[in-house]
Amino acid sequence: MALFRIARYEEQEKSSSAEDQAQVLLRRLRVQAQERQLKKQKQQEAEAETSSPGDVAPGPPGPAQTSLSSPAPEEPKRKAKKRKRGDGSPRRLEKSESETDPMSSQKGTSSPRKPKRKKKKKTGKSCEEQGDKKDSTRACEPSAEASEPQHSVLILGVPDKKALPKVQPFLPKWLAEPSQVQKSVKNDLVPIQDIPGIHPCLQKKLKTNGIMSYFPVQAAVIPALLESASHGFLVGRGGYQPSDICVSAPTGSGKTLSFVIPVIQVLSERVVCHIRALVVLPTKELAQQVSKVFNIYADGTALRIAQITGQKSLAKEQEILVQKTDSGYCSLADIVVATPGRLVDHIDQTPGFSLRQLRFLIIDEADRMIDSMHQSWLPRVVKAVFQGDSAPGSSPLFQRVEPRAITAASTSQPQMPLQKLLFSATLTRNPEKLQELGLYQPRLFSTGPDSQGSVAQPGTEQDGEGKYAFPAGLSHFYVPCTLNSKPLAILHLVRNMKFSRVLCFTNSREVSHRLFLLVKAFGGVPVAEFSSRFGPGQRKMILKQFEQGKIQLLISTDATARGIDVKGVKLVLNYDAPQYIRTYVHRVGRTARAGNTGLAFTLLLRVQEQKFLQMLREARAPELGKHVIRSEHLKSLVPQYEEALSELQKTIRNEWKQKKA
Ligand SMILES: Nc1ncnc2c1ncn2[C@@H]1O[C@H](COP(=O)(O)OP(=O)(O)OP(=O)(O)O)[C@@H](O)[C@H]1O
Repeated sequence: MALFRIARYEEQEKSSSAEDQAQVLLRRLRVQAQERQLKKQKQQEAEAETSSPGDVAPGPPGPAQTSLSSPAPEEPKRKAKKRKRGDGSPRRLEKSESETDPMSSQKGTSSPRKPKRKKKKKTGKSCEEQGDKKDSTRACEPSAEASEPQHSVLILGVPDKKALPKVQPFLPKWLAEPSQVQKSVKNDLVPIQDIPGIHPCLQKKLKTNGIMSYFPVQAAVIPALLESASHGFLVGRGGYQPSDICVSAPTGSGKTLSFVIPVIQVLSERVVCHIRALVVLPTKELAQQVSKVFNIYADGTALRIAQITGQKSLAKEQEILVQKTDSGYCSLADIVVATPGRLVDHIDQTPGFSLRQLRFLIIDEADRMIDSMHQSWLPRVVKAVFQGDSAPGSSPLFQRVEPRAITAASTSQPQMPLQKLLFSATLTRNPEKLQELGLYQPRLFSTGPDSQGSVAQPGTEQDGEGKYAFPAGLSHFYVPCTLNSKPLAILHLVRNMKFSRVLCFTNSREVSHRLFLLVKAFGGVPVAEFSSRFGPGQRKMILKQFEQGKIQLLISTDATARGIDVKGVKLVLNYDAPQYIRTYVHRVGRTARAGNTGLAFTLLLRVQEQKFLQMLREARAPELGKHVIRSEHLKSLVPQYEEALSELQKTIRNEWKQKKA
């Protein structure tokens, strides 16, 4: 057995990767203890030497002494060892080793009187033969260390393979401790008359539209908004400025009415028409839907609603926004519902379009709108709101300054606050992203499954925040499929379940188009497609027909995944699995709305299964069932399907020719 081992770099690398962390730690401790013992021993030796110069030098250092980090003391030690071996009396070291070994037991300790070589041999044998663990730990230790001395060696640059603990970003209090909103839109209803401050006419209108009681999110948000506007359009006493409000509640939980009702209530007291509420949404269809709701509840008041989405020409939209009079421009709209691009067009190009009296800025589908911040529509809006007094349309009565520290001077003049209201079923909890909105002392209302701690990992799509609440009435399943059987599975589900309105999502407009052509060629199912292939007018018509039940199966891209509220959609099919949890939440959220039940099926290829199921587990989605379609159920469809396939080929060829021509 070699007493001196040279730790080779490769050996160290191998062993360190194979060794358990605990063992490495243990060895380090042992080495430290040995070093301490050795020091002590040296001292004793020195003392002994001074008393009797003919005595032996201390024995060789333990294997740990071959450390790369402490090469200097190596040489004198070696000399000492040589001397010791020469006279064959390393007893003192033997003893010290057994004493310093933290794993050693008193049982079976070799007699210090026996010569070292003999004793080592003996102990080695006995541990092999007897297999006694305790003894072998102690007695075999030196040889084990001699063969593996590397663990005391510090290798620089070797990557640590330990999985790093997940860093949990620190959340601001308003995000970590939101105002909890009840979840059940069936059980946690609040009678309309129980929320004060809503005009009787508005209450009556709610009832005529089938709203007999408020959903939980409405019961929480409406009073908060009314309270924040209790000083009318101005800031409160002492410069009190209302908090911005963020709402995170499941799809179909009634978020739209939770801002429509208080905004109409507050604005109905206005005297002069100015743009006082601006709703920004990501798509034209959503803007249409929301302005329809505003129109319903503003009916009978003096309030006027304008929609600016690019559906009409800029000039036509300008006509409904501003009017030129002898004394200058005056606004024709109190509430503007807009898409971001068109809004910026009007800020830039419409004379007299003023946001200087804007009181509410409502950002619906807020997480999606944050994604579109690169269009920098928000800074443009804020700039338009807080323009200097010299700007046209400015009123000497009010001073508009961005929120800042309150001073006696700042409160001396009446001010109008701008309150931002954010709504989404998948509101981000990523403080970095939310920061882009410049919120003022925000307050969060949330129904999230675990509002605490579902925190964003910046830079990831799921943001780690991806724990969203799903509608209670939703049952969702995945369907294992092969690539070839996917269209057949869709046909089987649609025909079998016989629902009058089915929404089917794909990941691209090309796939939507082909699937549409295939189902159409197959026959028997009234089908349409919805994507950016069509203009806004056509899309509006398709949605209307779907609402009316004239279309049974609407094959769509994610253009209809968010916010679209079509009553009676009982089934959602994901022909293509969505890539992100947010997309999944919104897609399946087209069903099971307003406390109703709904079904969702996602077709998954075998290669997609694991990742998709993992994504849902991480989102803490309700349990996803497995729905297997047996091949005999599809067999009967095959002959007709093959005919449809050849028809599809012809159609696509013709389309190509037409395109080329
Ligand atoms: N209090 C209520 N009682 C009955 N039905 C309601 C009530 N509030 C809203 N609804 C209905 O619930 C449906 C969903 O409402 P809404 O579109 O506002 O949901 P949402 O939370 O905005 O959903 P999404 O996140 O998908 O946009 C609508 O058809 C609406 O008319």
